[in-house]
Amino acid sequence: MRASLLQIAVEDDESVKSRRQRVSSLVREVAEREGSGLIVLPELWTTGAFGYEAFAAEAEPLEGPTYEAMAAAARDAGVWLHAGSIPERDPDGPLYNTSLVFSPAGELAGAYRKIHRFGFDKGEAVLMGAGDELVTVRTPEAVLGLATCYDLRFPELFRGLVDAGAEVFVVPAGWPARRRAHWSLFARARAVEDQVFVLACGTAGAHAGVEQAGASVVVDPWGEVLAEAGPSSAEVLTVDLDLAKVAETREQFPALKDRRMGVAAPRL
Ligand SMILES: O=C(O)CCC(=O)C(=O)O
Repeated sequence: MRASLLQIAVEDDESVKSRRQRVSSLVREVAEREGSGLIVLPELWTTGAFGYEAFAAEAEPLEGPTYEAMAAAARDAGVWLHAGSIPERDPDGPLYNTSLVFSPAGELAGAYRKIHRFGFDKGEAVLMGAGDELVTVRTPEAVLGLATCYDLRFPELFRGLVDAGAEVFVVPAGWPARRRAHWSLFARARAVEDQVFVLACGTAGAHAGVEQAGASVVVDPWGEVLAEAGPSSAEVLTVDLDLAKVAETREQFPALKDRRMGVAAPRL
């Protein structure tokens, strides 16, 4: 499977509408130029992950303008498209940070509402609701496990995805530059401990006063970094994933089989 990660620059001086058009064209261009089978976009690239003030104004119903634009781009390009996430307005509830995955026919193959909201007592943590369902997407080549940005800090979520059959974790993000070292470490750690490919796609540039980490990365099930983007500019990373490596790694080093579930807690 050939995967392309689009590390999009998100800056305050570009409107959501124009970024949506730009990214839609880029998906088509990259698919044609690179021959990608899967394209991945970052978290909340319409508003920026820290564009808190824009969340409510730019929130969309699930099948809103970004959904329409991305479904058309996936169909025109004939690719699996993980379209990053949007601020979703649930007609009966709060906003959610929702990732969308489209098939090459332009049909919705999965929608994942971010489970761990970032910001402690502000930002996303108070402006958005929390998802409560793990989501996997079965493509003809691999089972994708979906997670978003801050979720990377919660390994139990990824174990749940492995138990659900995931072979490739796809993690869109808007990770800040200040904690770039954590981002790179978590991407490798999740790949090694769960023996999967990790496709972690962040944003570049700066928005709402927060410089972004960039450093999108593709890691294999042995923890080898197959490709890594630079820290500051827009970039496209294209990598051929040898998906047989998941089963091979799990067979050669079967640590997942040594899990001990239900070990008793210490007596206090
Ligand atoms: O965990 C972090 O350091 C960053 C998380 C984040 O920026 C997010 O989830 O939007």
